[in-house]
Amino acid sequence: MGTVATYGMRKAFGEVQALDGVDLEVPDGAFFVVLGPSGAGKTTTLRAIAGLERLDAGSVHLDGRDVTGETPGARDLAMVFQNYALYPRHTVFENIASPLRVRRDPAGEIAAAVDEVARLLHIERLLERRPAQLSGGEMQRVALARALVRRPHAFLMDEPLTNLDLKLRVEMRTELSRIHRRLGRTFVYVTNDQVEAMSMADQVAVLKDGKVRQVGTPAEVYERPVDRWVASFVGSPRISLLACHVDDDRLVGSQGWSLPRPRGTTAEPGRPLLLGLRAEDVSVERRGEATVEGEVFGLEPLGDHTLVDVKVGTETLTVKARPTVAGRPGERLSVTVDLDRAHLFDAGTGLALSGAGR
Ligand SMILES: Nc1ncnc2c1ncn2[C@@H]1O[C@H](COP(=O)(O)OP(=O)(O)OP(=O)(O)O)[C@@H](O)[C@H]1O
Repeated sequence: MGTVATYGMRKAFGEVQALDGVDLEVPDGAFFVVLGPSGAGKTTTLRAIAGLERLDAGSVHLDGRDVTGETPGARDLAMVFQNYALYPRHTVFENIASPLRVRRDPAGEIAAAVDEVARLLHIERLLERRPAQLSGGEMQRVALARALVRRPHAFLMDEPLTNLDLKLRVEMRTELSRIHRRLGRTFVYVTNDQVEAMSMADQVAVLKDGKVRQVGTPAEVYERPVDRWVASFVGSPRISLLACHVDDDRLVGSQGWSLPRPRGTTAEPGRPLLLGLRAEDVSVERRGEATVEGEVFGLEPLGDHTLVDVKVGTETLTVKARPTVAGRPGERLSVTVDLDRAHLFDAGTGLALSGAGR
């Protein structure tokens, strides 16, 4: 078993409330990603779970056991950091073996364990090298191998791929997912990269200002964000938000447009709202009764598709289009909106309106 749970974790550094009541329940064997912007409290959350940070309030539980008062050593968790923290004078073999040496495992068992984890990470041929003779990606693999070799209760990973170049990062994402499936162990993984979160996680907790805003599968967080902040933070390009209100059976934009009211919208007339539209849910090709007029002012060609920024009055609507139909700057376009996939938020509180759209 490898469940990890935190209840009401609070931690302040002077004036800064780094954790402001963090509740997380990580199921056994999950690839659980804590996603948030810089300063959200991600590292502090992980350090608190590991026992490296003393909490002002709240508790940490491993398999239901309250370990809040226990030392890091007693918690049996392995942590992987973004800086690899390898011993420079030791070989790769010795680096990987070090947690087992500390435990005084028999030499034969150590050699077998290092061998197995080296094969899992495809670094068998590096075992006699020293860290200075490794590339960044290889060092990261060695750091991972050292964490994996112990078979701990759970793995805590703090942005372990940040220092890798883009190609390696993409490769290591696939690799980590594979390793996770192979080991079947609990991973708690911290990142500010939403693509990383969406591609690897079974579950994502979105953290902001020391508070969990939403927990769900990547699809849930993307398709049913609880508020405008989560909607904007998750997804690339960023969701477009247009000011509007309900008037009878129409949704009327502050910039003069008018759309049929999305099914199930319960907002009272006149209440300030934001219509949230993802780039793939609007089109310059499809035709329908739900259209918004605007003028092309920016184009970002991305190979198989182009992102078109359309000015609607003073607001911007980003549309994902085929390169051949993307239009030219200055051209007027009619953008068709898929209202079944639209989001509505209260403009004041930022909270999603229940029942609207999907
Ligand atoms: N040891 C410390 N002393 C003072 N302030 C700290 C300390 N550690 C963290 N903080 C502050 O607490 C807040 C949360 O920090 P934390 O490192 O947990 O955020 P994060 O989400 O991991 O950010 P990043 O993605 O930049 O690493 C930040 O405002 C940070 O400056």
